[in-house]
Amino acid sequence: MSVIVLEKLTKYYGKTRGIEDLTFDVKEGEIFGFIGPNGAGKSTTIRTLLSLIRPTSGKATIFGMDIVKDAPEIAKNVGYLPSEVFYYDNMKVKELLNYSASFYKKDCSKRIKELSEVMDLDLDRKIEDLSFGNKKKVGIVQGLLHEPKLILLDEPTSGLDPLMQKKFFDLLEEENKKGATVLFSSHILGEVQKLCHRVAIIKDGRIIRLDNIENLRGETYKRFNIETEDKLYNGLLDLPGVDDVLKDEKSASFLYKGDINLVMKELSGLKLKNILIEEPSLEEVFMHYYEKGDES
Ligand SMILES: Nc1ncnc2c1ncn2[C@@H]1O[C@H](COP(=O)(O)OP(=O)(O)OP(=O)(O)O)[C@@H](O)[C@H]1O
Repeated sequence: MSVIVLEKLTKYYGKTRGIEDLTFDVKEGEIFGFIGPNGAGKSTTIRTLLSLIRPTSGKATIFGMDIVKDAPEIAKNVGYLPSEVFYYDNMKVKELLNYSASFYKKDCSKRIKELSEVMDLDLDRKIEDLSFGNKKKVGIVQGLLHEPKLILLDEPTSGLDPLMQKKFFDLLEEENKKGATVLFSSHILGEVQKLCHRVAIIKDGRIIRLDNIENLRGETYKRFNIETEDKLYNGLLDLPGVDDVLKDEKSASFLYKGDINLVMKELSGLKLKNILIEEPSLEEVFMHYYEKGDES
């Protein structure tokens, strides 16, 4: 079953493109990554889904309900962490969290306590005394305190130190195991790689690739690193499927997609000192799509 379904969802800010014709779905129980560079449209997508801004055209549903018409009903079961959090400074952390909890018709006090302990957040501090990272933690607790069925996170780890990032990821995985679906935007590929089941790559407001992590990394490209006894000749690696070549006098590194025998035949003419064939990082896959901008 799909928790989120987008059908040609489009948002223009006046004449400025936010997102264009986004069509994809996020399935129940999935951790779905949404990656793209600054300005690609990640925040616009999430904010449109939450009905904080109105779509220009197209439609989307969450839990089978229309994101515009049924926004208040949808919000009951959605947790949201915006990329930047703003608060009333003169409140204490616990006052703010209790205030947030008052919007839901359930007792969230136990969960607030648990989450604050995991995230190492002092409930008695005043918001104005908190660092950026600690304010982010308040946002995390605020987004999760009502045990939402769907968690939407916009660049959630910016401002968190590595230890807190790890705790936060553990927390998300725990929520996911309990049944929550997660959509998570990021431009940090390593974290998407660690956590997500499927990933959509967004560029200039459009989805340019959507696949599971294994396919994105494994099936397509391999990175070859070779070292040779002799100098590399001109025209070596002039093969279809070879990309991103970095050549030195006696070494080369390149991405390859296609029949592995063809590239091995090309390399068999060389006196090799060393060869390493590895799966590319998601970063390399991403840069490839980002530069090419299509599915070639
Ligand atoms: N309130 C706004 N008014 C006008 N244009 C906007 C507004 N918000 C976003 N945009 C534009 O929409 C496009 C998508 O921006 P968006 O913030 O969704 O990207 P993003 O992928 O979240 O980027 P970032 O990682 O920088 O947050 C950009 O061209 C941006 O300038």
